[in-house]
Amino acid sequence: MSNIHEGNQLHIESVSKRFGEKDVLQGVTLAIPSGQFVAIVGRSGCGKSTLLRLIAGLDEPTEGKLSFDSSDIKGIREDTRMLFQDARLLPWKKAVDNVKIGVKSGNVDKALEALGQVGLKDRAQDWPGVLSGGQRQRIALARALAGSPQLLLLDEPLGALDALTRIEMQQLIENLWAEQQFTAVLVTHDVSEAVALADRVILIENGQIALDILITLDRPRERDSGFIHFEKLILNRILERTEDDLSKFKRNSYAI
Ligand SMILES: Nc1ncnc2c1ncn2[C@@H]1O[C@H](COP(=O)(O)OP(=O)(O)OP(=O)(O)O)[C@@H](O)[C@H]1O
Repeated sequence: MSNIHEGNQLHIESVSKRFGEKDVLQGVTLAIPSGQFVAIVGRSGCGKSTLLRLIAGLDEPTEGKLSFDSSDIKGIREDTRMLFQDARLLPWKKAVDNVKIGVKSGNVDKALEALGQVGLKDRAQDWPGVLSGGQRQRIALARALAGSPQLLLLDEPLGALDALTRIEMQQLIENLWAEQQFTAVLVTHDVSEAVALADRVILIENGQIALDILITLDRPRERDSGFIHFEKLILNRILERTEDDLSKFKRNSYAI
């Protein structure tokens, strides 16, 4: 099963981002077809969130350009929604009213429909404060999807959830992506999560794309030998560098 179809492509062309003296991204070029589910992985601080913020239009590249659906990304777009690690619900608004924020027309039925899609229609009148972390994150997902986005950006949205809730959320996100056919870009530390969800995994290292692989596994994905093959492939690529660094560190220690 794949959502990939002709249409709104996300283009990232020779994008660099510098903060002061620090080159965080260096000449990143990437074309993401409409409907593809892409996961971005890499060590802490490698620039994953920076890239996602550029795609979201929350920041501008130092060099290069980004476009979606043939128009340049300059600022926040109506067709793009983002989920963060924390749900960012307004505590003074009930669940349904938080979701309504995401509905262009402000239509309450559309908000209730989105709540139904995440299995929380019966909690519509609850305040965020009485919901669990997983439920709050589902409300945030409903708010994002209530706007029928073409592009959904996910910045480690499941990072704070317990293991079981995390797996349930992964399945929910995968099902909604399959139904609604938006393009998804997920930043995650969890290689297993990347292999479970993505059509394609991008590894960022030293501000550049170090690996770009298609996960050619059927969906829904079982944690079988094929799954482990991809998981190992990506992890080994990340760990090679750790071993390199370690041997350099040892050599330096001897020199001292
Ligand atoms: N607004 C900013 N000003 C200065 N430096 C920044 C800014 N945003 C990010 N950085 C720096 O850019 C680098 C990459 O940050 P980024 O958050 O993109 O990494 P990341 O791969 O998402 O990390 P993590 O996995 O830990 O969330 C870091 O060194 C960070 O300190």
